[in-house]
Amino acid sequence: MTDLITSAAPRRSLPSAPFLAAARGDTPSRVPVWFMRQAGRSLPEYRALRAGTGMLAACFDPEMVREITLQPVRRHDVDAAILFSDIVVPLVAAGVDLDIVAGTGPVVARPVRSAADVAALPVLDAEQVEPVAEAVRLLTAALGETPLIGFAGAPFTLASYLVEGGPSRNHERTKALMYADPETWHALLDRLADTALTFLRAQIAAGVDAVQLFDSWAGALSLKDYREFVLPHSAKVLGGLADAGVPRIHFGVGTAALLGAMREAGADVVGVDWRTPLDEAVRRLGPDAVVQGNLDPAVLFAGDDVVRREAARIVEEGRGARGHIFNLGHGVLPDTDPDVITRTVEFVHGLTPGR
Ligand SMILES: Cc1c2[nH]c(c1CCC(=O)O)Cc1[nH]c(c(CCC(=O)O)c1C)Cc1[nH]c(c(CCC(=O)O)c1C)Cc1[nH]c(c(C)c1CCC(=O)O)C2
Repeated sequence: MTDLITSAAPRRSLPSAPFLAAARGDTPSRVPVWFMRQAGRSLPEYRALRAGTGMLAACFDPEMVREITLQPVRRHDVDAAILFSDIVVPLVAAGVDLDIVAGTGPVVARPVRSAADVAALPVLDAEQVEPVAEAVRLLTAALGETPLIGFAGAPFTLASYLVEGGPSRNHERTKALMYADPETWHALLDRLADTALTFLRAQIAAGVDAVQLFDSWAGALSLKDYREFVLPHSAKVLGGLADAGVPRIHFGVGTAALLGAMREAGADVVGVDWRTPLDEAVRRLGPDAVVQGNLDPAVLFAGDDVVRREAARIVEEGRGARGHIFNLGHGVLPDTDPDVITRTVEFVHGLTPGR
């Protein structure tokens, strides 16, 4: 592995960035707002730039990553950039045969289903994601005062793609492996935790200002199973970054029952989907929690009056938290009108931040 200490870029000091203030639990100068999947198909400039380039090829092209990451920042005045990449990028970099199929998502050539498959699964070396680190360095030089969020997929969500071989509604093969062969399961998640940790450490060494661990599909699990089969591995990732000096956000969909456990895994900020009102999330997490969310992405199709009413409600419901970062409850849907996103940012910025 390369020595990440010697290749580390100096971290930018962004004392007045509202996103970082809220993440720390300080009062921000305005309600910080960014959107999961803010870069991507909702933007015509993204579609134009990506024409003729595969999704994964784009993720390993530092100049393209830089440009796509900056597009929503220029257009919407959001309070953070999120690195343009994908949760499967570290798997591809490590040598897993996998593609991202437009309209479907990640598709794995040879699904991982046995102890031998797990033993053969490569673990990421930081040098293999050097193009991503280069993109981070280009971005921190270009972003001015806007923080850059790095990210990785959490072990469970990565395992679901690897075991199922692609996107899945019920995660039945994944759960079958988990229940029937816990030893192989834990070996798989341990490897994926190492890969996620190496990927995030490489991004942090290159200069990202915060990280988000996406456990998008963890909501498919009961609290008991989450604690037994998933939490220790996500805790290895988040706990491994405890001294990194950047806020750690932990997000999943349908996680009402898991919010406390996801925080326990080592999150400074807990991402909440639209099904759980933020005041209810704070009751579950405690008043010292910092929360992120949670406008239903479909509300952006309902007209400005509805968007404003819902956004104002969410900011009110977030006031009981130690900090609140405004976001959607999941990613921007591809058919979203980008002008609605821009107007939503402006509206949220006009509201009064909480404590
Ligand atoms: C589960 C997951 C994936 N990827 C990701 C997750 C976790 C977040 C979540 O829950 O949504 C993470 C991700 N993927 C992408 C980002 C970009 C950064 C951002 O703006 O948020 C992030 C944070 C780009 C992308 N990742 C992908 C696209 C679309 C591909 C394209 O533009 O051609 C983008 C912009 C592909 C992808 N990759 C994945 C899916 C489900 C898809 C969509 C498939 C499709 O509908 O075509 C796996």
